[in-house]
Amino acid sequence: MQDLIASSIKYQQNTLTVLDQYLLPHQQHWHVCNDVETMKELILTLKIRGAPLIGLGASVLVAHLAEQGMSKAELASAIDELEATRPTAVNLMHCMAQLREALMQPAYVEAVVDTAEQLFFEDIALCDSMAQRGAELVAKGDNILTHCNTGALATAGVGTALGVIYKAQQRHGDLHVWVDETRPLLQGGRLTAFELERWQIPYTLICDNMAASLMAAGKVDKIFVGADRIAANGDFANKVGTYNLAVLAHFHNIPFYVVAPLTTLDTQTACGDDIEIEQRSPAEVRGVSGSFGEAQWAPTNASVYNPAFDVTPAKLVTGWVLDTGVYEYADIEQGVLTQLK
Ligand SMILES: CSC[C@@H](O)[C@@H](O)C(=O)COP(=O)(O)O
Repeated sequence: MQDLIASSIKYQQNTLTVLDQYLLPHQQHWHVCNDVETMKELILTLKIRGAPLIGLGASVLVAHLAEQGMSKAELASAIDELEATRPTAVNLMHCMAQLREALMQPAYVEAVVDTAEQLFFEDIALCDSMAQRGAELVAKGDNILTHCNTGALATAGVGTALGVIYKAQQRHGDLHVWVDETRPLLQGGRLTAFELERWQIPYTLICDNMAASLMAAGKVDKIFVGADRIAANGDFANKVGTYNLAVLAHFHNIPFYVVAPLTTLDTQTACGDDIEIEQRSPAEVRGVSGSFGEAQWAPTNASVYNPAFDVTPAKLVTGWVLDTGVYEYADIEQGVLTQLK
């Protein structure tokens, strides 16, 4: 397999390494990942995360194992096991489905390697198209609010929603970003702040519960978020807290955009109610941990509700920024998403 280099995964000299996103920004630690168990652990603990990236990381590993001589049957079960790690982000299922098809080819090693490489390079191109299209929606001087982390760390390319912000800053400059810290795992506070700082884009970090008063004060012009799965009717799942923003944006009449590649579109799923939402460990809500240490403030047995994602209904979305174009609710009602896939 050829060398594949992204912000948070690298395949070089036959070795896959993954940047630990749980330890960022204070520690930059790369894990070597040569086997399925390691990749499963990296995905489950969100050391590798972001809908596009988990699919790509898992694909590159499967291609590496194919080249190392793993049997067809073992590769098939590796694909099944990796696919089962996180249930909400459909990009992982999309990638694993492509690898299963490749595995049916007579020259399956080459086919699996080609597929992983194609998925990787396709993601870079998809990010570029979304960023170009989304940047056209941004005006000079805009204050943009975003949630979770949707940047280069979460994809092979420049990112989805954060890619739009990056491209808009390159085009017009003069932007400011409100970054939701994104409890419980703090992808905004840890990762989006890190990426914006690296890109020298002015930002201000807020706790998630501060967004409403900012909107009421007229300090948010637009909202851009990513998606883990978009259903056929335009409802979409994204990091928990996204739905709150959509409701608030609707009330305050603020444009609310979702940015995602076609690989995040799941037209087999009719609507948001049918999207499986991953439930995670109570420990994530009882406290916090990372490179800074560990703290638990809630009682050890505190009862916890911890869905990793929530669903935003299509009617709250101003525009779907996909790599193929920007679509409005009227387009979605006419079934444009099902025609795209
Ligand atoms: C380009 S990333 C799009 C989504 O995957 C992102 O918004 C998100 O919700 C990530 O969740 P995570 O649990 O950190 O993997």
